[in-house]
Amino acid sequence: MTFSPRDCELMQQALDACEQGIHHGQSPFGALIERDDQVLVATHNHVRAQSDPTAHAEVCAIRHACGHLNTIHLESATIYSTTEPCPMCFTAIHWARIRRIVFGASIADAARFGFNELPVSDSQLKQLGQSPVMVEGGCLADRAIDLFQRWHDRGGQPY
Ligand SMILES: Nc1nc2[nH]cnc2c(=O)[nH]1
Repeated sequence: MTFSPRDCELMQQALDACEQGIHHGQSPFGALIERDDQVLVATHNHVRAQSDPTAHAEVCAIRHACGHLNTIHLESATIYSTTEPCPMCFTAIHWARIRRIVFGASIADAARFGFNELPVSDSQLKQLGQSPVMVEGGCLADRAIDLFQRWHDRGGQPY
């Protein structure tokens, strides 16, 4: 799959948010939501910071964007996830009616670093649920995997 320069720029911002999270002792996941050429939010996983197993980067991004805009739907938005959204996050994306998912590393990559992932890909979920969301994977994946490695090398604990 090929990605536009804008996709790569926004994914890099999601990777920067991920890196900030790692710097603050969080797990190596970042997400950014864009709509109408505007970045609504760029954030990282807060599972450990908030002692909340559902505080994945994508869920945090959706909560922030919807809260800020006082809405429950983000119809024309794209979410950039440094790692493929897990089934919980895919479902949250569905509920938020986000139009498109762009991700970097895969769920299988996160599992290789010890995360207790359900081995179900977003394309499988899309097919199973007949979801209209567009799913495009592999954007700057090598950089996302690099961040997993750096997090691992500084003693990161998967969950
Ligand atoms: N995509 C994604 N996968 C995860 N697996 C564990 N935490 C996360 C997260 O925040 N985002």
